[in-house]
Amino acid sequence: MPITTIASDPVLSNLRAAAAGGAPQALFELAAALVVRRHPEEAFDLYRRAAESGHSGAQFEHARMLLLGVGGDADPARGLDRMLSAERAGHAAAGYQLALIGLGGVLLPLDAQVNQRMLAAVQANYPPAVRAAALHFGRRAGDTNQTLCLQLLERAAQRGDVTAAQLLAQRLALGEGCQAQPAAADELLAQLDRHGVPRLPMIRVDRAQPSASDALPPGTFAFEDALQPASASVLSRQPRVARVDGLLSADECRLLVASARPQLRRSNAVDPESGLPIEVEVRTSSDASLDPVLEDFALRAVQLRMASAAGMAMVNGEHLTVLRYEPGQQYRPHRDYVPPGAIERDQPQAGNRQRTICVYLNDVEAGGETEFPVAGVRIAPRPGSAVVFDNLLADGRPDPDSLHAGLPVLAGEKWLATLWLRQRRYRGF
Ligand SMILES: O=C(O)CCC(=O)C(=O)O
Ligand SMILES: [Fe+2]
Repeated sequence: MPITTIASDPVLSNLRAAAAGGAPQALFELAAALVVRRHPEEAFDLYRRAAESGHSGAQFEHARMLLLGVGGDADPARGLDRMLSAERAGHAAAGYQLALIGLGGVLLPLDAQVNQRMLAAVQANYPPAVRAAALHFGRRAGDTNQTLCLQLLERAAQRGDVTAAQLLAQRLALGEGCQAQPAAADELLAQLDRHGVPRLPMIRVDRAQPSASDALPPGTFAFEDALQPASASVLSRQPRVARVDGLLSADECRLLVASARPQLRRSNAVDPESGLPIEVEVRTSSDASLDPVLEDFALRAVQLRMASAAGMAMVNGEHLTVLRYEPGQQYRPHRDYVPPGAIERDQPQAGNRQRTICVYLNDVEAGGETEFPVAGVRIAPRPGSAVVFDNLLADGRPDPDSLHAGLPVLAGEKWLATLWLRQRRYRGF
């Protein structure tokens, strides 16, 4: 078979010829073809040119590249301006992206516009917005909100959203927000099996904390409810360890497992000598760090809730990591603060890892507790519940007493989501 390179690719040659005249639509199509072929640097400039000629699709794509630093240097302020232009030009997904930016509260305030933009994106049937809305109503009390959740999951699933289909199947199987419908659940699971999507572990959360938005009329968006204070029990004052029960809903736990599973890798660390990844015995689990490029509104809303429960801003958070331990796997005693050299390499202005919040995502059959030997605290995993602890002393120095471990899982599997929160802002937005 002849080898097609970027130089000889006939589709690209035709698109290049068409774009030579500088027409915005032709520039846009060439850029899109280059992104698919993993040449974002060349695409970046083409999108920029088309965007400057008023092409809303190019404005949207160039804005995303500027926000995330793909194909060129990150420039969040310019990315925001460009996304606002795309929204004014009527691009369907721009409002959704602006709502997602608003959750960080840095480039845009977390205000009523977040909810207005999400409402518009749901009305336009944009699947990631529909899924986020389903999770939002699924947390809230009342039959109307619960029915809305199921309807929205179904709507997203019908539009090809595999994650929504996984969530819907488990709700139907367990009869959450509806009568149990085992036959419908099995049919959906069989369809997912045919597409190679594995089943989620069964996740039940008995008591999610009541939401400040429960009092609102059903179906009203109030994403800022993630900022409401979560009630916590302090387990140790020095080192500081607290437990937060019912932080995430069952849908939110399922979302994290479903989003992370395709990206799981054996947990690695970086060899300080060679800079290459090495397998380490300190952590024998598998993990997935959620790349901001793949992050969506629902995942950010969950992280907003986690950061807020830890008393910190979401933008201080590193990328959320989801861990899976199988029987025998563990995270040996360690501390989460990082040595000075590692801070230098990764956002030194953000400082060290001040605090950690871990949420347990499923029921572990046996084992898998989180242990703090100095504090004399041992926490059994319960889905939706979290442990929050400080890694630094009040003056910012590392606290060796923050030593902790994920004890070996004895039976079943353990899924956990960890957000390491730095002293200062880590993320651009
Ligand atoms: O698995 C656990 O219980 C602890 C996880 C942990 O220490 C971490 O993610 O930093
Ligand atoms: Fe840890």
